[in-house]
Amino acid sequence: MQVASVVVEIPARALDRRFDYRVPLEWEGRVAPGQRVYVTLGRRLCQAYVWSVADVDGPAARDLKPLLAVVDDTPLLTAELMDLVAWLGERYGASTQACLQAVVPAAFRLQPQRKYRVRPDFRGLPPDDLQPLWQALRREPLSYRQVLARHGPDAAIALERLLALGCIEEAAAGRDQVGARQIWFAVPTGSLETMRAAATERSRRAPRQARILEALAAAWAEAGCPPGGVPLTALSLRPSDEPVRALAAQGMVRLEAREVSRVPEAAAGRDERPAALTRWQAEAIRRLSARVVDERFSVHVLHGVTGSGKTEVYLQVMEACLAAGGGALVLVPEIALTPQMVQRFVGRFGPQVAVLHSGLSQGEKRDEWMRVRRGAARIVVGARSAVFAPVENLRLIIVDEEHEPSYKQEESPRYDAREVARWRMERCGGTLVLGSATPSLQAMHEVERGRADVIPMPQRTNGKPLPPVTVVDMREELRAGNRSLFSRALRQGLEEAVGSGRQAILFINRRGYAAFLLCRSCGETLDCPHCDISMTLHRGRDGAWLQCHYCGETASVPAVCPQCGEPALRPYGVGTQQVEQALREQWPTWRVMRMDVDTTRRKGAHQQAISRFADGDADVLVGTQMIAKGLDFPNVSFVGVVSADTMLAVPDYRAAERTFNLLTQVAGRAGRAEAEGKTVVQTYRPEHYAIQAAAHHDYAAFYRRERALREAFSYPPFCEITVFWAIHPEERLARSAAQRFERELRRRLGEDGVTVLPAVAAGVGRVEDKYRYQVVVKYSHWVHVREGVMAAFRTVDEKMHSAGGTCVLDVNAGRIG
Ligand SMILES: Nc1ncnc2c1ncn2[C@@H]1O[C@H](COP(=O)(O)OP(=O)(O)OP(=O)(O)O)[C@@H](O)[C@H]1O
Ligand SMILES: [Zn+2]
Repeated sequence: MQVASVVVEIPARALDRRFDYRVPLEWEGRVAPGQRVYVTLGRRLCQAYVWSVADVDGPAARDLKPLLAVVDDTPLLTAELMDLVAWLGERYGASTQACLQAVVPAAFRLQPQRKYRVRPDFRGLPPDDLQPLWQALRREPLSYRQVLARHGPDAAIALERLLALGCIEEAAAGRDQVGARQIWFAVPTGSLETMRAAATERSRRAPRQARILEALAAAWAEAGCPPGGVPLTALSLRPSDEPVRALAAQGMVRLEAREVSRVPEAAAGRDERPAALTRWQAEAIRRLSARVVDERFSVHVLHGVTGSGKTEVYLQVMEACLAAGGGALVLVPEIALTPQMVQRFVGRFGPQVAVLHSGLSQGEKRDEWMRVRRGAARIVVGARSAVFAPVENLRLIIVDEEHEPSYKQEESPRYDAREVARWRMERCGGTLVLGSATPSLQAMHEVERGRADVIPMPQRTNGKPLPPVTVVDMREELRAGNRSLFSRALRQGLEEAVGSGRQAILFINRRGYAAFLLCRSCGETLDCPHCDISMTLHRGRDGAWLQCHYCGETASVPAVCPQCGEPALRPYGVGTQQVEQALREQWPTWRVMRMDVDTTRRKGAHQQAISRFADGDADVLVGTQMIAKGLDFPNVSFVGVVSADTMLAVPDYRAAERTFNLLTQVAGRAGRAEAEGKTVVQTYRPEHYAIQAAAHHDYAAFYRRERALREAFSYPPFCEITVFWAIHPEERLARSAAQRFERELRRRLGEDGVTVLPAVAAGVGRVEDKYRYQVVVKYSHWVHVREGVMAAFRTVDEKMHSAGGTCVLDVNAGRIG
């Protein structure tokens, strides 16, 4: 008799273990690790993952409850991903369920209440064995629970298959689309060849279908075979047209309605191969391609200055990887911010690329994931969570802009995608490429320790030098009587650029109008009533308001100081809105565009803004770090940093590194094509080494200086830091939990190589009316302290939990405070 040991999907501490179920006789041999199954736990129906299957005899096995249904034909999780789940749990101190939720998209989770209905646009019939369930769903939408109860355990598989065939959909799916402008897409289910063969085969029997298939194939090929298919309107077709319906029913194409703004980048894939590589590119490609082929684990830091053509290196190494039969994964900090890059990947590799991004609907996510799992897509491009994609025969992972903090997940499991990538490559015998113009201290330290090598690309593809950077001391400007936001040098730079028909970028790392309001009479700042932080001033068409950037609370702007009653409240700390306003006032004829979280909330807004600016729709682009990353605007000749000091002021040991990275990135947006570039950085701390090093494009100088400081004060990469937070509405409870954790930790961990800092209030001590206390632990290797830390955590966590609070453990923390 077979027994399956499973992990249930429900995220509860008490359920973080294996449960055994009997495999019904008729399913023996069909149940395998990695498959999803349904079981009852107590009286609750839940989805679970088979972790192992064993032959067991005797009464014990017979008394077990049986599996109710097997959901997947092929296991959803590969053996590699199952090991990864286990490793994630150990590395980040998270439950198996939390790790599973990180690895598998939410679209695959069982929501027993969710109802399914027949897709209104689906005509024709599903395969015979699925028809009973299909007919039932035509009568009324049913939930998983109802389907299982009425149609028996095998119906779960039938439901999955109907979903995969596009015959049914979530009943709620259509509701939020009402009123949205939709475009119908035909998504081919096979290759170009199969479509053409099918067209030939139909030319007698069904000539109209044949013609439409041919036209679809031609349009699809012309667009570079994007995985998103082609819009029907482009062929003057409607989803209700008889031949179109027939083709969908036969499974040749899938019909999908998408909101206009959601047309994936894929639909617009564009790619140009450069006429000749630079010698640095050629060398990088040669070295990396050789490693991809040899199937041994290796790590490489691709240190290429801004505009050195790293993307082309990625593309050609990926080609080598595909040619050797491998699959590849490319991580970018944020898909929405890198549309140009994504377009090039899709343009070059067509439907072999799956783009995983947050703009996909649940159904689309599921489809893309399955395309990867089945091996139909061998390349995956995505942000942080794409690092878990089930790429077949994974041989290459590229992490672009490796220094970006967004690779660290800030909720459980608090994984670092760079570490996960490393684990996967080590496990698969693959090549890890960390690309950056400003490699992180961590990455360079690995090089120093002989665990990675550096591949340099010190020159731009256009053969021009990096743009000269002028550092302006704003104290001098004040002394010279210039009280405006713009120094004379910055003003001149802007006027030269726009005057000669070029474009300019102004960078300011703060959204809103001003950082805070300060009373010039009594020194009071206006703080959020729920958080220990001042509220940001925003200005819009309907006037001004205050907003908390931690909890979102808004308030109106008082006319007088609530503390002293004087009308002396003044805005301090420049934000993007203020810069935009100043530009419009001083140069009324210029076309100014602003890009920050506030202007790009709508889906697709990022991409639209980027392409509008690229098309020359604006003279000046004002923005936050959102505009700093990897964008390639050939006509930009001037970049101004309105204030470099906001980034330096952040109370974090990486503030200097962040500043250096951002300044280098922003300066790197200028002069990328024919135009000469120029950059002006405004600051009150012109002598700071991060600013000086960025101004001289001197990575080595920055690294030497920063490395020495980190070593002297014992910060990463010279140790690892883990942070514990106790969070509770009552300050006393938060504080005592943190103190208890500190004590437990000291008791369990020796003095050797471990430093436990005293429990203190976090940097922002109260957020959303909850107090936060923290304990910082420094050590050299997590494996040495893990048991002690986890044991200490469990003792406080349970108590805190029952007292209505939360404890958080951030292993290898991305931030302190
Ligand atoms: N060999 C080449 N010859 C000419 N142009 C090239 C070559 N390789 C790449 N380019 C072009 O150079 C520009 C910069 O390349 P890319 O965007 O890859 O730079 P990057 O190294 O990623 O820079 P950043 O770090 O600033 O994002 C692009 O417009 C690209 O098309
Ligand atoms: Zn708040």
